Amino acid sequence: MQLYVFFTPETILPERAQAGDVYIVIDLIRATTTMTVMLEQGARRVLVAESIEQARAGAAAHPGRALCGERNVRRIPGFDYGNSPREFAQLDLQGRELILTTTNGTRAFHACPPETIRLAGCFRNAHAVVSAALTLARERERDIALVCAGEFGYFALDDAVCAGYLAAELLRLAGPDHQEADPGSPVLTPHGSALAAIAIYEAYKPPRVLEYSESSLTVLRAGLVDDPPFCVEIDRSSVVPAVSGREPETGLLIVEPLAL
Ligand SMILES: O=C(O)[C@H](CS(=O)(=O)O)OP(=O)(O)O
Repeated sequence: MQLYVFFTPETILPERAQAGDVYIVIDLIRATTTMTVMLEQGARRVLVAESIEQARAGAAAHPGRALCGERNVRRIPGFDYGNSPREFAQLDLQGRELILTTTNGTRAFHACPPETIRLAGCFRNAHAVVSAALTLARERERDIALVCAGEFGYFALDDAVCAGYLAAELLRLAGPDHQEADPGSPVLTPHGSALAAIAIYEAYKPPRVLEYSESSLTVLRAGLVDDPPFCVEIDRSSVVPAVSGREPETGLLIVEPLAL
């Protein structure tokens, strides 16, 4: 079992993916933090749209769904909500269906090979997502990949820092100190990309990342000053958003809480 990091969705190697590999998508500021909070607040499912048009078509086909998302941090005109995890944390979303489209994060989900298990990771669900990923990968003897959403195709420091933390946690949980819980389980070997992410985490671990990450600075400049600090709080949620399928008529990816 190998542990990889893809620092942008463009670097994913679909031809190397095997059915059952576990891909954790990370858009720390803010899409995967937002999705975790939406499900934490009771949403039945989040429908992940690649484009504004696809989001609008998904809402038109199923009245009652809330349209959520942003472009360049701002709520999209005509949408019910933006992409602020702090805002969603204050809402009762019990039973709601939410359509989400964001500048980078939601496109990263669509870039992952469809035969893989796709989870959403962030600091808020760090422990929950790494333990789920390890269980799923061990059951299938498959690899784990951390997919950073990046920003407009560029490397994004916030996603890489979170990937480094999740990589270190995965290796700790899979390491000898935890082997007695699961004796004989396959070893998880870090690829160089995972070691690089861990080094980036060590150099820019929170709160430092908030001063240097473009995504953090962009959100702060837009006046959403509570969002970046909220996104670096660790282990506040046990929810693991997971892709459970694709809606045939709209192409939206269906994301629901993982039940192991
Ligand atoms: O809304 C966000 O936080 C960002 C905006 S941008 O990447 O800084 O333009 O979008 P996301 O897709 O969540 O990274």
